[in-house]
Amino acid sequence: MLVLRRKKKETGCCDLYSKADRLTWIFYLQTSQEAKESAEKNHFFNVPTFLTVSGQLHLEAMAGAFTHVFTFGPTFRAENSQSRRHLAEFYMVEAELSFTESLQDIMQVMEHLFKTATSTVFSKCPRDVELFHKYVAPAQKGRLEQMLKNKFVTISYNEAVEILKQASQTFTFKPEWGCDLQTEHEKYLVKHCGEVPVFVINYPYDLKPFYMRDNEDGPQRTVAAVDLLVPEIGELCGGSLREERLPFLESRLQRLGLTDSYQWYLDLRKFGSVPHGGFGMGFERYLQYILGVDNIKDVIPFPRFPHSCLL
Ligand SMILES: NC(=O)C[C@H](N)C(=O)O
Repeated sequence: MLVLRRKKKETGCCDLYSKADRLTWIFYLQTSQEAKESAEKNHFFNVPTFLTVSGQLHLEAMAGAFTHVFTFGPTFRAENSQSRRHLAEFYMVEAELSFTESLQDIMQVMEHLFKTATSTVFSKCPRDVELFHKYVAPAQKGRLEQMLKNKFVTISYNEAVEILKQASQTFTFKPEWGCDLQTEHEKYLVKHCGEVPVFVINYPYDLKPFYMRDNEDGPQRTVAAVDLLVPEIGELCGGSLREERLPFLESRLQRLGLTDSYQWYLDLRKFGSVPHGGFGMGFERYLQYILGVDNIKDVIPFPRFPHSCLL
C-alpha cells in the first residue's frame, strides 16, 4: 500500500481521501428503502447514505483544482459472487488526470504504476515475496520478471470479440458484440495474447457507465473505456476518458433518469471542465497477481463476501 501511495506521490499526484464516503462505513448496511426510512426518522445526514463503490466522482471534482489526484481506500460491491476473485469489500487505488485527451495517456499511467510498484515491492520486500514465490506459486517470479520487461498488449473490444468468435474452444457464454466479456473470455484473450497483461479498449456504449466518453464512431456505439486483463485473475484495472461535454452527459443522464441525483456532477461541466480521465486498480487482485495467490480471500485479513462478515 505504501509503495502505491509513494509511487503516485512521486509522479506529482495529490493524495485525497473521499471523507464523506469513508464516514459511511461505520453505518449499518441497509437496503436503499431501509436507508431512506431510517434517514427520515433519524435525520443524521438528512439524506440516505450508502457504502461507496468508488471515489472516482469525488476525484473528478478535485482533479479540476489539482490536475493529478489519487485516492486509496475501501470500496464495496453487492455482487452475489462467491468466486475466488470477488470480495464485497476491497481496496482500490484510483487516479484521475486532467488535460488528457487520449486513452493511451491513461493506459501509460496504468502500466507505469503497475510496473514501478511491482519492481519496488520486489526490491524492498524480497523476503516476503520470496516466501510466496517459493511455497505458493513457484513459476510466478519468472513470469513477472518477463512481464516487467515487455510492453503490455492492446486490443480493441471489436478485435476481442472476433478472436473469441474464431476460437476453437466452446464457451458457456457465446461471444457476441454488445455482450460483456465473461471470465472465460478474459482468460482466453490473455492466453491468446501469450499470457501477458492485455488492455482491451473501446467497449460498447451500452455496457459501460454514464460517465464514459462517447467515441462518436456511430450513434452511441462505443466509449473510450479500458480494462486491463492479467493472467489468472482477469480484470485488474478499469478506466476511461470521462464525458466532459455537458450536452452529451445531460442527455445520457436524462435517458437513465438520473439527472436529479447527479446535478452536482453536471454542474462540474456546466461551470468549466477540461478533458480528463482516470482508472481504478483493485488492490487485493494486484496482490493476488504479483504473489500468485489463488484465492482473493487469502490476501486480506478480514475478507467480507456475500453471506460472510465474521469480523
Ligand atoms: N476510478 C475508476 O475509474 C474506477 C471505476 N469508477 C470503477 O469503479 O471501476
